[in-house]
Amino acid sequence: HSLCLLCGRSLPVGMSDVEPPLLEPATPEPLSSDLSDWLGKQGSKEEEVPSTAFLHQSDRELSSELEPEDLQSECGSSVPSKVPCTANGKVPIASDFEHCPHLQSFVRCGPHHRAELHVLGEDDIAVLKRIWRRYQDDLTEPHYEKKPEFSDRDFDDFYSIACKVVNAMVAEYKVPMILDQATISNTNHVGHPPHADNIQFDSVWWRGKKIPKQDEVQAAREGAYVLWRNEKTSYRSYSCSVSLCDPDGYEGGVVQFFRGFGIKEPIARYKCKEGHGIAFCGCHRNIHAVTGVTSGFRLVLLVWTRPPEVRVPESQATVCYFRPGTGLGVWLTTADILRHLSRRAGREGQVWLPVAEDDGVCQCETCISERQKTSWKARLQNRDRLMLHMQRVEVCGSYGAFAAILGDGTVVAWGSHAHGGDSSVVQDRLKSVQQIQATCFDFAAILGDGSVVTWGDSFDGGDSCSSDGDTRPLQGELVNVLQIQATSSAFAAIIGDGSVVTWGMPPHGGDSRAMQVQLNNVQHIQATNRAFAAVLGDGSVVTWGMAAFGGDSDVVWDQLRGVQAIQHTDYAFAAVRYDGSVVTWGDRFCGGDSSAVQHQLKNVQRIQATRCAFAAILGDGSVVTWGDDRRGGDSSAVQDQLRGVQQIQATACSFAAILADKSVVTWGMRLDGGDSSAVKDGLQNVLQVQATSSAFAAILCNGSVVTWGDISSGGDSSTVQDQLNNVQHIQATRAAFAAILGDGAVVTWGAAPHGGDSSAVQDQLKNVQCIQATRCAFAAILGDGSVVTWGDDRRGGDSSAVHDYLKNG
Ligand SMILES: O=C(O)CCC(=O)C(=O)O
Ligand SMILES: [Fe+2]
Repeated sequence: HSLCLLCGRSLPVGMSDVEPPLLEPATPEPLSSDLSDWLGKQGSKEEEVPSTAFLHQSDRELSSELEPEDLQSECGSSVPSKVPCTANGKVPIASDFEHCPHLQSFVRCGPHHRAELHVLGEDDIAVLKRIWRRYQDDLTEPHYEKKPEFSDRDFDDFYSIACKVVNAMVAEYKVPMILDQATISNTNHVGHPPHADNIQFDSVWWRGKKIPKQDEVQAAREGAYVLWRNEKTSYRSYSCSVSLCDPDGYEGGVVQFFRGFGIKEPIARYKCKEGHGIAFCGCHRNIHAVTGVTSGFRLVLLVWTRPPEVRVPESQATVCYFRPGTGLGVWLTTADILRHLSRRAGREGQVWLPVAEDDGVCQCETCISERQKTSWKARLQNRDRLMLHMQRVEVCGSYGAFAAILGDGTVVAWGSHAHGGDSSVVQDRLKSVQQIQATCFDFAAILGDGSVVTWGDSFDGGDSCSSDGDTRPLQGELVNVLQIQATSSAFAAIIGDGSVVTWGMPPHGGDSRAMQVQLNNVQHIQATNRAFAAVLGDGSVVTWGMAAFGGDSDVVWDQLRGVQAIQHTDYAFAAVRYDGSVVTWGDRFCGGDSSAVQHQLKNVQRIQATRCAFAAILGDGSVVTWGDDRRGGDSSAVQDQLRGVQQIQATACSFAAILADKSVVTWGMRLDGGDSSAVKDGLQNVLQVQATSSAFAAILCNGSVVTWGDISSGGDSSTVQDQLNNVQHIQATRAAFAAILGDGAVVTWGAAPHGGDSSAVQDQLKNVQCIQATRCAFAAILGDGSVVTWGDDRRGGDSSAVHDYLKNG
């Protein structure tokens, strides 16, 4: 007669005290050969589970059994009044430990086996890589807000390929499921520690006593009971990791599966061929890990499914999390899917929007931070409305002109003709435009068919070279273009086959002919003012353009291996490698020489830059800086305050770091924002920081704004301080700020010739959805799709010439 390992009570006769059959069906679930049959029966699925293994209990019964201390919610402080429901009124199915007061989690998977599926072909993989290159981001907070919006075509492509994987999973498991989320994700040197996808490890128990943390692993191995609890993603059912790369092209990156918690030796290892994936259920029967990638490049498509009728918790629908094991990624969130599908179905009005879930009283950390996010959720709703009203208006700015992609895919440009403000010569070719990129003087637009149209100072529409020696891409070279990057006066385009085409001022990056043989399998390109750096699929880097601006990387050639991301100042590059180290080159006084801090540059997570200095955030939340000492390269005065750094913003010559406690630490050129001592007391509860070239503006959690730095560049907002309430977003030109308030009005301050004075258009600035900026002018997009501009009239502030086009998106 034995005792329960969990609660210590006597067990009914016949119940084993070792290896409790947690959530294990006594007999395998029936598999129907006819899938449609199965799908039709999904409503009665629960009845098919043997009642000896699962105990159905009502909400009331279950909660009456639970003692308050056992019901520690995630908040830690509040006790939920009932067992949380994650699936349209379904309650968790308790395990057979009905005698036990501890809350058991439940799983919603059927068959638990792993299955290797051959799901994607070469074409699918090429499409996913294109999308990854186009939208990849580092998932810094706030994730969803910063996440780039998919074009309809890219959404369709991504969604249909993810659904292909789901279909293969349905065929394998014969369980109804739909796509919940997907991500195209790059794995870094850290990898993912052991975890399960829809359930979270809680604690280990032996005869009613919780095992201390340090003994958990040992105790679990010796048969103590492992308690799992609900994870935020508990509504999900199955996962699949599909390889998008040749497994011989990288070391590490092995998906391992373990028999149980704490067991070191995997029972299975997978390194799938390109297009093949490993599928598994999300419960504790599939504890898995991914080993770090030590060299080469690993890209996977991760797909998560949920049963069709499950309600997605609102807090999850926009989640696209940054995890230590992942590099750059692209997320297809539940919100993306719902939005695009309902738009397609012509149900714009019914588009799903996130709402605050908490009851407004809980004081736990999670709920408080959720409440602080409500302001960005409101912004999100605005953004959605914007999207729906006019599908899309994207504005891109050169030195002195704007170009806007309108909802119908055409483009209008305005501002200085010397900076691309007149697109009339190419107007009839500007259709189904996907992306615009600008140098100081010219624009280049990628069309839906992958071709490119350019206009501006250096392009008169003709095909010959202009007198100052510009190179033009040869007719026919610019096809299937994925992405364009620009220096101040040259463009570089990544072509679908992984090669690069450049044009513009030859010494500034416009001529890459010498590098052409090496420019294969290019993943992404970064630019300083006058040089380009391309990261290749094998993690190496190719550079061209002016040597003094980083165009020559020969001295670090042998170190440029395993590169996952590149950052730049105006004159130098810094490459972050998969092993967390950093390699720099370019102007040695502006960040190109990091030798003095090389030994500290370990486990680097992210890099931010002023025009002449770099700041790296390390894994432990500390910061290492180098480059021009007076312009941000020297942070020694504040080094001991730089702990728990979450984000860094930069003016031209100074940095501002937001810490975990939402305070701000600044350094660099004192008058340009490096000295925030005058506003120190007010700089608490900071949500976000924006910067002009020499001043900062911080939005606080309560919607007010604190500014510091050069007073002629926006550092002094005292004249408008009383209007700066409920601020949702701030945009900046070189020397002025514009804030959008919750009611859609706009408040501006800073240098008038740079947009600091909007009085001439103030009465039109109503229901503003977003604001874009060039160096000297702002463009506000209103809820009705019209655009209002102000600032330097010759450089984009005056849009009267194209007013008719801009009237309604
Ligand atoms: O990278 C992979 O293959 C799997 C990653 C993973 O387990 C996860 O994101 O949950
Ligand atoms: Fe996982």
